[in-house]
Amino acid sequence: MAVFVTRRIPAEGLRVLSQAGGCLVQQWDSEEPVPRAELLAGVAGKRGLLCLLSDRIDREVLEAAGPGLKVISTMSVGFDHLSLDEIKKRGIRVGYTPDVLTDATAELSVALLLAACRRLPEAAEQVKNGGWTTWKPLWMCGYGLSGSTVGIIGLGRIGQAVARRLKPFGVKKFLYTGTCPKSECAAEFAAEFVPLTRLAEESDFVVVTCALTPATQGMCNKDFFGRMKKTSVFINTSRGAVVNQDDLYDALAHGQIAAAGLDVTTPEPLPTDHPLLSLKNCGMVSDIYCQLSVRAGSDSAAHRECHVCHEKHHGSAGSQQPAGRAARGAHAPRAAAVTARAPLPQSSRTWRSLPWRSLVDQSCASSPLQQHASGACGEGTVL
Ligand SMILES: O=C(O)[C@H](O)CO
Repeated sequence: MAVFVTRRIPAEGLRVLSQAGGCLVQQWDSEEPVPRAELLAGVAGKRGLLCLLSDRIDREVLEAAGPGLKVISTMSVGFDHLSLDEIKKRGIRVGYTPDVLTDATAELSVALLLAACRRLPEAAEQVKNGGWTTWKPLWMCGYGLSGSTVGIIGLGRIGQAVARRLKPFGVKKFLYTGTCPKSECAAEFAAEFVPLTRLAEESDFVVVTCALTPATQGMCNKDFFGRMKKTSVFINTSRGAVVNQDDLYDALAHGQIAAAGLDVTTPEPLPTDHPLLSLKNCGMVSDIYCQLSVRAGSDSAAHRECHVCHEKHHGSAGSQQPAGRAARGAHAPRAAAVTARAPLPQSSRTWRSLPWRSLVDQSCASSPLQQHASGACGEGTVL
């Protein structure tokens, strides 16, 4: 039984696959996304596909795979890159990895929000360029959370985790919007379900944590930003396509809103000369799979969470890592637990064949990746 893996995944993940029997795994063993032609060739005749959010799995891919494809497992929380209609039509089971990034995304959302409202990147720049000359009462004033109204677009797992973290800052009111009210979750924050327009008008902080769907695509547009207060801060950690970027640029450049913080854009990454990157009031960081939290010598949830990117954070014993990663030396105790393998140069792309038991079971009731990925996830999740 044959499986195609579309990217270099953590060594521990491959070990899970290799310890299982009965299947052959073919892998695009690179840090870079698999080129479309290689994806189409790689998936041909396969029973299973393990992909990432950068792989568009549409009719063309499914046709290239042929009728033998029975399961798709995506190592991602979002699944907007999967053409679910086409997949369902063919009776293919899908697994994904919800919850592995909930805490990390919530922390990053709060970090972006605080950085934007307290203008941290600008202030840091002023320290470096000599702009900070003396203490000035009206200089670098920001926008506080205390007594504020926070509007959350999409009060799902991540939206709730954001609200939970923001509440102790003295937020006065939470608003939320989405497909339907979620009274039970909302009760924890006394959050009020409101239409999008009201959320835009009344919120001092808007945090977008919804899924990308046809209904949410381009939802934060000229009309939306036009309704926001001039002192409001906009945070998006969901998907870039939820926002009309030209409209966001105009709103930021013309002072329609105060600031924005993003870890998602269209495309990702933005070209370095993109107008949004020229704005002082727009903070941007890279997307989050590379930013999972780790903690040395602990078996905490945060630690389990980083199993997804074990090799990245802990490093293979003896591997030559870039300084940035090596500098996270606090993870050394765990390094010994990771199977050493010769580091491959970035540019190296080789095919691997490994046995994989997990897909033998044709019911494929859970995603092998997900079972591996997070104890916190519990049961594999199948769409
Ligand atoms: O969908 C996901 O897994 C996340 O957006 C990755 O950052």
